[in-house]
Amino acid sequence: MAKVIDGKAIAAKIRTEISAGVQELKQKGITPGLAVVLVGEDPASRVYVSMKEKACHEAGIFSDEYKLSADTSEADLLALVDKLNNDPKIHGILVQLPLPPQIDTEKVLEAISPLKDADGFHPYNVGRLSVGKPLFQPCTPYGVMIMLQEEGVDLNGKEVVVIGRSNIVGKPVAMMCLAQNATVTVCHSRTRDLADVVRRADVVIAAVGRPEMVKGDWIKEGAVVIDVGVNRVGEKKLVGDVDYAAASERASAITPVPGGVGPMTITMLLYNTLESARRTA
Ligand SMILES: Nc1nc2c(c(=O)[nH]1)N[C@@H](CN(C=O)c1ccc(C(=O)N[C@@H](CCC(=O)O)C(=O)O)cc1)CN2
Repeated sequence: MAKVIDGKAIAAKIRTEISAGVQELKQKGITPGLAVVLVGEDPASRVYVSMKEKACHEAGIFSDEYKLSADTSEADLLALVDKLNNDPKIHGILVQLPLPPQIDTEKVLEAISPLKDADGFHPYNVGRLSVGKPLFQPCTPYGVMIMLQEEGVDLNGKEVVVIGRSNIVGKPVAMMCLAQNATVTVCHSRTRDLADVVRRADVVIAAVGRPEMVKGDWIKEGAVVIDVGVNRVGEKKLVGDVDYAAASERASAITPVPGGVGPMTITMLLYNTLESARRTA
């Protein structure tokens, strides 16, 4: 039976360290500040944004919240980003995704100053990550790497299979694993014999957004399974991208959903904001 990797516990430990770092910086007269921008009424996004605000509050980080209506124009959002880029109280800017269809997401992400890009989505920060000199690293993949580190998983020479090639998780986590000398395979909807590819993996990172798509018998005996999926099934139930019960029978360690990677995402956002404020000091 696999060990359960407790994301809540790892996140709590790191948040304690972040709070201490925030207090230290405050004594030097600098309060880390994060601007959180939400456009529209997407229920999941509203939940995530309030979780971010609460986490900032608990860590002692100043959070500046902007809740804009669903019909906000791209020009108005860009003007707000420009204002935040020039606000010295703000060290991190986050625009919650997804954005409504009238807004070009890439344009908005590129408008955020790369020096305040707490999400690490700006092409400058993507480029820094890909050349092995990261500045801001995207929060979910960064959280995955911290979890592996906390669990003592050494990626050197290991076979890592990433399922999903999104800009937010799949591609950056592949870069991060490569930087730790793993042999990385990135799979997607056109991958042939997906099950056989996954069976090779010492570490499986599932970030495909399809409920329980990864079956238990795809998992090599003793593999580590990181499930990034947060899929809502029915009214309330959350499940990951992996069939948790079946995969637990074969894996040596596995992240649950909820309570696995999810809590690390917001933790690394706080961390990125603190680091950005430290850089200004
Ligand atoms: N600008 C961004 N937008 C989005 C990001 C992001 O990193 N930056 N990621 C996701 C959503 N997300 C953060 O915004 C996020 C997802 C999940 C969790 C989380 O803690 N999940 C919990 C369950 C919470 C629940 O009950 O719904 C868990 O898995 O245990 C936090 C943040 C898309 N947009």
